[in-house]
Amino acid sequence: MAYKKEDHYDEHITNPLTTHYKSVIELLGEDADREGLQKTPERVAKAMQYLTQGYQMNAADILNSAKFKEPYSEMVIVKDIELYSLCEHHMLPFIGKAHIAYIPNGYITGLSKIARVVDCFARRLQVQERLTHQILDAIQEALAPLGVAVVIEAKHMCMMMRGVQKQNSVTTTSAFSGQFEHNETRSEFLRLIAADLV
Ligand SMILES: Nc1nc2c(ncn2[C@@H]2O[C@H](COP(=O)(O)OP(=O)(O)OP(=O)(O)O)[C@@H](O)[C@H]2O)c(=O)[nH]1
Ligand SMILES: [Zn+2]
Repeated sequence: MAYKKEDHYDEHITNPLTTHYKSVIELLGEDADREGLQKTPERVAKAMQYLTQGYQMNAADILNSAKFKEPYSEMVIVKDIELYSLCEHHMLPFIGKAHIAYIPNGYITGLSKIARVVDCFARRLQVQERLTHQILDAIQEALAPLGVAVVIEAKHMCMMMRGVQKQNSVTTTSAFSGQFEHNETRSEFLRLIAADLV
């Protein structure tokens, strides 16, 4: 994402966020003025804007920016797209992979645009279930394909670093539309994302 280079941070957001994070550091019992922490509030303010930059993105614009007329009508699968999101309950990361497929109906999109749509919705405060559906809906609406499939596997830091403290649980969510609602097509997709082809 080329977006949010240093000079793209909005000072109207960065400045008050910096003030708030200084208070957070102090409330946590630290000396916000000690050398190592002096620039931390501003760094965190920028990091949080980076991690939530999906709010400034539009999935339809992303997909339509490279939409091509093409008669290919088999499944297109982009798998193992890494994703970094923040759970909306604790604002802690959840990290994983998305596997996405669609069956074109006259139009294809640039492959990178599929990954960008993942970022568009992942870089927000999220729950994994909604993230899964938002990706599906965006592709369905922009390309009107014969079907879309989205599977996301993720590990939630709020279940690992705190709370229930389970280090190995992985959450899988899925959403299917159109032809992927039929068992045969869905099974082909699931088989192909499980396969080690490259
Ligand atoms: N369904 C869903 N739940 C999530 C997701 N991310 C975090 N959670 C859960 O959100 C729930 C919030 O539950 P609460 O009981 O309100 O919060 P809590 O007291 O911090 O809960 P614990 O994590 O169990 O300590 C927890 O069960 C989290 O595991 C997500 O993407 N989807
Ligand atoms: Zn959480």
